[in-house]
Amino acid sequence: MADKQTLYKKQAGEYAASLIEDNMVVGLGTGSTVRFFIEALAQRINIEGLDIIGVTTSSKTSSLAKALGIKLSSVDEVPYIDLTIDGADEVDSAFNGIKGGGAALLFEKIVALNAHKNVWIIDESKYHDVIGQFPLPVEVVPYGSHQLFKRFDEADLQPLFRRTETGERLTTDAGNYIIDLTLERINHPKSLAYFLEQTVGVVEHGLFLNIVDEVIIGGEQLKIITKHPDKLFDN
Ligand SMILES: O=C[C@H](O)[C@H](O)[C@H](O)COP(=O)(O)O
Repeated sequence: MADKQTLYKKQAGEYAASLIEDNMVVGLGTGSTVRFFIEALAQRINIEGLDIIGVTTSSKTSSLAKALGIKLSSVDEVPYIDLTIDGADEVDSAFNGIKGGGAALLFEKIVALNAHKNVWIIDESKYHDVIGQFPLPVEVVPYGSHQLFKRFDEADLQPLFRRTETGERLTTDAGNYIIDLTLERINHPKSLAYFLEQTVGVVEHGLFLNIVDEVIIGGEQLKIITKHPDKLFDN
C-alpha cells in the first residue's frame, strides 16, 4: 500500500486535473505529484474527449505526456498558457516556494511566468511557516562553477553540487549544473533571490516568489489556499 505522503500527492494531483477546461493551453510541471495530475488529465482526455495542449517543463514530463497521448506544443509556439499545474518542494503562508528538487526549476520558472494562472499541488508535509528546510537549488553555468561554489561556501551558504546516482555532477535539461544550498531557514527570501540574481554564472534559482496563485494541499482533508490578487507580500 502507498504511504500517506504518496496518497496525499495523488489526492492533490487528481483534484488539479478537475480544474482543466476544454481548449486550454496547460503548463505541465515536473515531479512525482505532477505525475498523478498528468495521469488523471490523460484519463479525462480519453474518456471525456477533452481537447487541450500541454506545454512541458522537462524532458521527463515530455516523455510521460507523450506516452499518455497528450498533445504538446513548446512554450515558444503558444500565444500564452492558461493554467500551469506544478509541484513544489516547500511552500509558506506568504506563497513563497522552493522548487527544483527534480532539477527542472529553469524551465518551470519560464513556463510559470508565461502562464495566466499558476497552481501548485503539494502534500501537507511541504507547507511550512518559513521556507528553507528544503535545500535551495541554484542552476549554474558549468564554466566557472567551481569558483561560484567557493563563493557560496565563503558566504556560509553550505553548497553541494548535485550528483547523479553514479556520482557525476547532474546536468539539467539546459546543460547546466545544480548547486544545492542548505540553509534551514530563509528569513528574507527576496534579498536572497536578489543576491543570487546578481551573481554572474547563476542561471536561475529555486525561489519562486510571488508566482503561485493557488496551492492545493493534499492531506487528511484537501485544502486549497488562494492568494488574494491585491495582497502584496513583502519579504
Ligand atoms: O524540479 C522539480 C520540481 O520543482 C518539482 O515540482 C518539485 O521538486 C516537487 O516534486 P515532487 O512532486 O516529486 O515532490
